[in-house]
Amino acid sequence: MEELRVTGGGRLGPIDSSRIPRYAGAATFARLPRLDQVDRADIAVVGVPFDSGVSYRPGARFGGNHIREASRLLRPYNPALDVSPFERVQVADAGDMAVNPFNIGEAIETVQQNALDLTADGARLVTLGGDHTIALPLLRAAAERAGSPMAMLHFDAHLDTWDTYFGAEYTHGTPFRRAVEEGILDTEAISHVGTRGPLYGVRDLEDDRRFGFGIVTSSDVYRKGVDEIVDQLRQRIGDRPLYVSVDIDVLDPAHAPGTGTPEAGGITSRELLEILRGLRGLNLVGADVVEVAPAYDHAELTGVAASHVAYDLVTLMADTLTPATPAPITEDH
Ligand SMILES: N=C(N)NCCCC(=O)O
Ligand SMILES: [Zn+2]
Ligand SMILES: [Zn+2]
Repeated sequence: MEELRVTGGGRLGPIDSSRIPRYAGAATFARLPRLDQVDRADIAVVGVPFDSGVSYRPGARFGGNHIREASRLLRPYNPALDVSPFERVQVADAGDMAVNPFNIGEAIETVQQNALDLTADGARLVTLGGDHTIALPLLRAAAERAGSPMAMLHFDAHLDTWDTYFGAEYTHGTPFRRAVEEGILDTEAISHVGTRGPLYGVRDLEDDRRFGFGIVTSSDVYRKGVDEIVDQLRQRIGDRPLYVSVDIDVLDPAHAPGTGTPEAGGITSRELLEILRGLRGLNLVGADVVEVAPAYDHAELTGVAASHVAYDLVTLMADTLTPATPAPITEDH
C-alpha cells in the first residue's frame, strides 16, 4: 500500500491521517518514517523493551509499543509551541533495541552502545522505555556526546537515588545515584520534579541532598504553580546541556494508571506538559519517557499521556536544533 506522507518543510513526515486512516498499518511513533526509510535523522525515537530492573509490577517492556499505538492520534503541528517539529528537522522511529532480559549488566551495556551508535552522526534521542534502569546507560551516552557533565531534570514520583535492592546496584530505583557516582551529571544543575509518597527513612532525603539534587515535590507544583517552578528550574539549568528523564509515574494514577510503582497525589498531565513547554530554548540533548506498563492501563490513558509527553520533548528538541542536513525533498505536496 502506498505511504501517503505529510512532506511539509521538505522532510519525510508522518503518514497523512487525512488520506490513510490513522488506525491503519503498523505503528511507528507519530506515524513517522522508520529510520531505514530516511537518509538520516536529526531526532530518533527509539524503544527499549526492558523491565528486568523493576521492584514491583512488571510490564514496562511493553511500554514503547503501547506509546507508539497511542501516538497515532498526534498531529504534525504543535500549537502550544507554534512549531511543526517534523517539518523543522527530520524525525524518525529507530525501532526497538534488542536487550537481554536475563542479564541486567549486559542490557545496560547494550543500551549504552546502541545509544552511542544512534547518535554517532549527531542525531539526538528520545527514548521510550522500558523501566527506569535504562536511564543510566542513556545518560552515559548523552554525556559522552555532550562532552561534559549534564544538567538533568528528573520527573518522577520517586527519587531513584537509592543504593541497592537485594544487593543489586543496577535497578529502576538506583540509576541516578549511580550516575552521580560516575560523575556524568553536573551536580549544580540536577533536580527531581513531582516526588511524593512514603520513603524508607529520612536518610533517603539526606543522601539525595548530599548528591546535589534539588527537589520540587508534587505538592510544590500544586502550591506554587507552574510558572514559579519553571523559573526556578531554568535558573538552575542555565545554558548547560540538559537531559530530561520522565518516569510516567510522576503523573497521578488518575492520569497514568499504567505503571509499575504508582503513588497517590501526583501532578496532572496538564501540569507536566506546561512545565515541559516552559523549558523552551534550553539545550535539550536527550530525553526518555519510561515506566509505562500497559497491562495496568485503562482506556489508553497512560499511553496517550506518554505519547503527548514524548511529542512535546521532540518539539522542544526540534525547536532548538539546527538541522544537520538541508531539507531533502521538494516543498510540500
Ligand atoms: N523508578 C520507579 N518507577 N520506581 C522506583 C521504586 C523503587 C521502590 O520500589 O522503592
Ligand atoms: Zn517512579
Ligand atoms: Zn523512576
